Amino acid sequence: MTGENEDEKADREGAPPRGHGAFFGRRKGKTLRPGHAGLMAASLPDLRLDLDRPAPADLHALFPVDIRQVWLEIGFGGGEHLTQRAGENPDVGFIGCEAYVNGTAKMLAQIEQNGLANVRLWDEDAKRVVEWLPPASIDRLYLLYPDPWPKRRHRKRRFLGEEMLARLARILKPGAELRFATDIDDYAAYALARVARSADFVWTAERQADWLTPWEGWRSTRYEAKALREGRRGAYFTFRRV
Ligand SMILES: C[S@@+](CC[C@H](N)C(=O)[O-])C[C@H]1O[C@@H](n2cnc3c(N)ncnc32)[C@H](O)[C@@H]1O
Repeated sequence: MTGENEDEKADREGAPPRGHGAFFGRRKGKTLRPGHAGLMAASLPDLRLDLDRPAPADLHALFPVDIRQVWLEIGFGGGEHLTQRAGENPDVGFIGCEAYVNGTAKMLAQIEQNGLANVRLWDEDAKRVVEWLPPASIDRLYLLYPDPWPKRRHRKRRFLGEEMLARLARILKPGAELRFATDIDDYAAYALARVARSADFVWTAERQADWLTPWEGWRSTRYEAKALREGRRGAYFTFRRV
């Protein structure tokens, strides 16, 4: 007997480390390799949003290239999806948020390797970016496999709760899509119940295939690949800002 309860065991075996309250700020994994540490020191300051200043009224000012839209990805993990989409859409400005230091370092390497000029990053809690962004400024939002927090008593730590939906509604343009993927049925049901109660979003699905089929051009993320290996499958929800 270790005295460890179910929740503690879940945390130890895979759920993210705890921090203060609903989110835990910056997180570190293994020591960064020298190339990545160098990028954190040299590139991140140029690419990082400056939340100490008010956001520009027109977000195009954040990017050194001409862009037609701004897309936001929250919790980009290793940055596979962000890199792919930013490469495919050089005329879209991307804001990527990831609090895990090793993920941000990987993303910096991919930005450099692919010569991406249309990406800006935030390496702490994404909630601060959501608060900072001007109203109706984002054309698309990706929330791909947010931390599942499967235990009932941890549900309030889930990113996509009632309050966050209202905050996201503020920053999304009318007609903008919130694209949410999860492999956890209970998180899907939790999010759908909240979207159904929200006057700001509609779920666009008409048939089962709509949420079982990934979005066009989809390539699996690192987390999704792990979920598939473990026998779970992803579901892909598109919520439209009304
Ligand atoms: C389960 S992982 C999925 C990563 C990636 N989207 C994928 O599919 O491979 C969730 C990620 O969201 C990040 N994250 C969770 N809450 C966050 C927050 N409030 N701000 C920034 N990043 C966050 C975590 O650090 C983690 O890398």
